[in-house]
Amino acid sequence: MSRAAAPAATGGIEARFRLAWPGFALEAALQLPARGVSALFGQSGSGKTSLLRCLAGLERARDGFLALRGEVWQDEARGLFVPTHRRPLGYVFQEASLFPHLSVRRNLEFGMRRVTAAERRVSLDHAIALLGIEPLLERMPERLSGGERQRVAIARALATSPRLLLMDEPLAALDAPRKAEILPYLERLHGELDIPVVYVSHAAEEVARLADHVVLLRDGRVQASGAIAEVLPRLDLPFARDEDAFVVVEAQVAAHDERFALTRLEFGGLPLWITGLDAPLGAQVRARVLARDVSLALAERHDSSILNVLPARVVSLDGASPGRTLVRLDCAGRALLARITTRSAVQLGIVPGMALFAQVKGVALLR
Ligand SMILES: Nc1ncnc2c1ncn2[C@@H]1O[C@H](COP(=O)(O)OP(=O)(O)OP(=O)(O)O)[C@@H](O)[C@H]1O
Repeated sequence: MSRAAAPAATGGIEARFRLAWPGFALEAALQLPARGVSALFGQSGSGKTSLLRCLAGLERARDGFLALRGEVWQDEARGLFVPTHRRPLGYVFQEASLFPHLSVRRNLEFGMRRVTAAERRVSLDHAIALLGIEPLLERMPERLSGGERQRVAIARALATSPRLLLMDEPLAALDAPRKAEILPYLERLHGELDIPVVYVSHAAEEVARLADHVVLLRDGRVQASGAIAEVLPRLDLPFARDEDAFVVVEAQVAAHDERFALTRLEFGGLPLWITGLDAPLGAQVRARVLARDVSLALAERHDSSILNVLPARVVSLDGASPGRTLVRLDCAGRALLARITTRSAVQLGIVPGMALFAQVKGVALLR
């Protein structure tokens, strides 16, 4: 494989693709981090799968460029295009495509054969353990549930020791309980593997749990690309206008209050109480705060049942829908959203720059 150094390569993924089909054009220039999960998010037809296929080399953008951690896989300006089968990548589709005539173990071993010992980055045992599929090894694919099949497909992709893992809505074909069964495994990949994952989804909940970086696509163009904590609270993007708009808060477990079954998280030096967690002190967690669960007060009040009252500053406001105002807040350097009635916004005289208190009614743990 040709792996010349990229002229403008970053430590992560650098990609530029343009495709033009009748009725649809993809025009995307992206820089994604070298670690963690980058979610491609957008409505049906926005170009998520097309972009993923460009990353895989399944679509060849005429003047495309792609470099991963300094290795150039495509640079059409120099006539360079590494074909898909020579790219060290794993691709997981919506429907697991296992070989029906091979047992789970043989399916996994088939994946292993594609890499030499020197290129091995994930052992078969490690892939099996990460996806929890040890008990399934001797089964034939037809005797697996949808969720189990997908876990095997992910393990098989990992067993090829990819340098990049591409996942196209891997949970979309599963019902809610199967989804819930797989998500913890996907989260584990995140923590335990040093392989960047590009994950296509149109489910905000999945993105919130898994993604570190979000690319929002619209009509084939990148509308926003950035860390999840930066993209979700942007008032100019559709996330914030969603009925269930929320932000994610990365926090640390600071204390447990056993008497009241509560845990105190800390972010930016501020406390955030949450229902008691079974997590060690110092553990990093990700929590979700819904915009509709945040109300605003001009004075710090502790005469209500709300436990979390945080000092905040108003960054910006937006008329979300008739009668409602979205307020973006800065809380110790982190963004929170509050959705209040426009009447309250007017009565309280809320304007950018104002110091006030955010009363957070509910905090849910994501991971
Ligand atoms: N090979 C192709 N030739 C022509 N048009 C195509 C081709 N592949 C995709 N398209 C069109 O490109 C657009 C984007 O499709 P794509 O599958 O990338 O969107 P998506 O965001 O992944 O959608 P979904 O969430 O529904 O899977 C669509 O209008 C689709 O019809």
